[in-house]
Amino acid sequence: MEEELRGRLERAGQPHLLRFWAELGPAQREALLEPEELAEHCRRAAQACARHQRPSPGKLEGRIQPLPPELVGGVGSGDPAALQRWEEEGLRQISQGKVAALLLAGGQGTRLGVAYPKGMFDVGLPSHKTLYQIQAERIRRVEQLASQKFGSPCLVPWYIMTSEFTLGPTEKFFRDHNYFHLDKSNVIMFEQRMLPAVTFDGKVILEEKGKIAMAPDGNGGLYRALVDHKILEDMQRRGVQFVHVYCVDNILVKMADPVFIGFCVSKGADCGAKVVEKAYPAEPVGLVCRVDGAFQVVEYSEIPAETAEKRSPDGRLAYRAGNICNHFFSLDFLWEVVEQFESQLTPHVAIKKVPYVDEEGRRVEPLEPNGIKLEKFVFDVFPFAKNFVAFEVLREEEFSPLKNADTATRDTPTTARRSILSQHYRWALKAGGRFVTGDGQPIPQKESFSQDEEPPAVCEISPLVSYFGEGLEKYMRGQNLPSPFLLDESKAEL
Ligand SMILES: CC(=O)N[C@H]1[C@@H](OP(=O)(O)O)O[C@H](CO)[C@@H](O)[C@@H]1O
Repeated sequence: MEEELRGRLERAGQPHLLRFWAELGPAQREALLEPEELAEHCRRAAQACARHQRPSPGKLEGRIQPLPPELVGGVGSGDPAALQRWEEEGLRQISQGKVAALLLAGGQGTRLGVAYPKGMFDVGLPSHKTLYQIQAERIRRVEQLASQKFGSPCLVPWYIMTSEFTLGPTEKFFRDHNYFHLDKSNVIMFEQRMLPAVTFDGKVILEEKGKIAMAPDGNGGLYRALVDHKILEDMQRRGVQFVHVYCVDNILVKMADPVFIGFCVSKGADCGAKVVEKAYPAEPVGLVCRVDGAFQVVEYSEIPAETAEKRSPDGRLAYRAGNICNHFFSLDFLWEVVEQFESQLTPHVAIKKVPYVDEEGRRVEPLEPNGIKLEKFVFDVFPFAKNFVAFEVLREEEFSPLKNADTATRDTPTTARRSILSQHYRWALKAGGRFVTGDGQPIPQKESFSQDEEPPAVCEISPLVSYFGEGLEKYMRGQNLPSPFLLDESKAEL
């Protein structure tokens, strides 16, 4: 057995995997038993890495174009009637049970520096709600809005893609919180695959004596996971036709956003992306654009600096459609992707520091990158769409991602907390409320303030009370509100 395996591993260029064989238990041995598959993976990784490292100035030059402005719809269209129409259309689709939300939550939160899933993070709001809770409550509220408007009870199934790292803790967290009062049968968790990390010369990395270093296959691993777990069949059974796919870290995400859904459905789109105007050339957001005429996202790690810095005559960035990882897919398109296109997705290379065991079996934390991880990206299916649309939204209303720990200046717990509190402060003023100090003195109002500024008063509104600022007048108009002010469902007597 060992001899046969040794032969196969040698032919696959991976004999080092047997170095500690004598010390391994049966389960660990079992995990090393697919040499041919490993070899194929290593070959692809080394090839992808060579492509990645080949100096390629001009690889995109002459092929990349910004999105044509006439193809970008959005909240800034200056047409409130259109926004209302789209919202109504979206709510209609939701009320008929045709819309699902799908969360990409398999990431490890390395940059944030926590050992648990990002969705469990508490950014320090007065309520101490976590990202998962905020999202669950937005789903409940949007279901309520749709069913009130169209008089039919409805629900938005919530699919959550996790990974080996996040499935266990996410399941437990939801159980411990009673699924945030969602019906458990409508919260569907499934797991994406993992892939081995590989050295630059194409050898699988051993993280422990009997354990290969593995990493999730990127958020584009979604498409294989949909097949592995028969998720599209599940959607079909439930009558879902449209799916809002988003990533876990944006605290302002509008779950199953009726405006976006309505826009995409009205345009007959099979695939759509929400974008914000990029704030500065090197901002780490993907660029929604066209390459060789096809709609595509060029990820921030792959945008040449000269493209990112190009300006249009009006001084704005020429390439400014920033991807906020909020996508629309029709179910028909997802079927096409999994049946015809998934195998054509080219993996991207991430060069990482991967802990390993050295020849003596001692664990080493490398100081320099030593390994390749291959990832697929969720947006790499855009070029296959027949009718792609982009929808531009306002950053301060819809995009504030939690990527880094508070030692960074951007995209941190502090900036996430501040952006949601600023939004709720603006909603309160718009609904006619005013904030006062403990001794009743008015707190001077501010209509606009920069993203680095704390709002003049602390106001948090539960998503169960308001999804996007609606329906607040009855609690706020003409009211003196203390700071901090927390409007939750008990105060609102829902
Ligand atoms: C593969 C992928 O989806 N990358 C997305 C995603 O980046 P991450 O750094 O992987 O979180 O979210 C960004 C928005 O927060 C978006 O701009 C980018 O294109």
